[in-house]
Amino acid sequence: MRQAKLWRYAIPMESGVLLRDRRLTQREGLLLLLQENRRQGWGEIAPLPGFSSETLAQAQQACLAWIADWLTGRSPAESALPSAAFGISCACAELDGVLPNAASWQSAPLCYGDPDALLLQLQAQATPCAKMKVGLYEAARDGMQVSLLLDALPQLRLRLDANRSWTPEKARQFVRWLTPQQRMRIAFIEEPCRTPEESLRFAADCDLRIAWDETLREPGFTLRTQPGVAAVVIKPTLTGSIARVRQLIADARQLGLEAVVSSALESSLGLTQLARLACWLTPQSTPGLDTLSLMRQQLVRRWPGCDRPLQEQAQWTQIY
Ligand SMILES: O=C(O)CCC(=O)C1=CC=C[C@@H](O)[C@@H]1C(=O)O
Ligand SMILES: [Mg+2]
Repeated sequence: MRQAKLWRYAIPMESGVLLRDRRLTQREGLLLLLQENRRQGWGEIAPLPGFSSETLAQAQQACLAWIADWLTGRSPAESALPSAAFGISCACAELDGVLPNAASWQSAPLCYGDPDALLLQLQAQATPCAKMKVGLYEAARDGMQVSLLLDALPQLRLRLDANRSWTPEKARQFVRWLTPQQRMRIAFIEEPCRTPEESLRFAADCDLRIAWDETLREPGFTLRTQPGVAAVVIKPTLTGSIARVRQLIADARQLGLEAVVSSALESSLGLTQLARLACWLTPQSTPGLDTLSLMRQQLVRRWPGCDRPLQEQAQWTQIY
């Protein structure tokens, strides 16, 4: 017999988490539990404000419609809403035992802010690959910081993420601080400029590799080889079902692009599932999942080594 439950959760964020200029005080989403013949599967549906095109209310409606259909014994079609499709597919994959338990727990540490603290942290962890946000401050300050960091840590390779914030001139100002050897240790810069065309020109002019994230979700965009593009950063909550993510990864591979599984600020439940997905589908690539420290609590499952408390079930609101 099939059974389903759906709850709404809200997790308080650490103060000062900014998402595209808006302050995120809590992360909200849905938890789906499917049960059949003593097996069960969990899924998290959490559209990310400012990034997802659907709202949480729309995702909730889509989940309720899917549940009603599933309970009648059918295999309902995938939701057209990426967050709903992804969370539902995780619950189904756990129920059917197709999402392996082995996980990529080593993700690329995400660095913002204080360069001294960052240096100590990366030294202590002997990290081979870290991700640093750029474009939030002066391009020259970013350039200087990246250069200092690469000099201080000779084994380090950096992924940078500008989130489309640089003008071509600012991007070039940044690069002036880096020697040709240092440029080679930048694995890629995610979305350096305001448009994909500017980013491609920047990559060609400065001999740097770039990666697509936002561009992947632009209407009409199709994956193809483009000079200077080395990787695609895939956020499953913004992309769709596991099947869709799997296809995107296969397409990227075929074109010789690295596929990096990345967080859309899911709770510890979603993040542990992403770590399993990454180990299964992109075993050669370090995933970008270092976002749990932005949250004050974990949900349903713990991330190994994270001592934040699990949120009590009494704090969830049951919807179904
Ligand atoms: O990709 C990673 O390493 C972590 C995820 C990450 O950087 C982001 C997740 C969600 C929203 C953004 O603030 C941010 C990004 O800009 O990609
Ligand atoms: Mg980004």
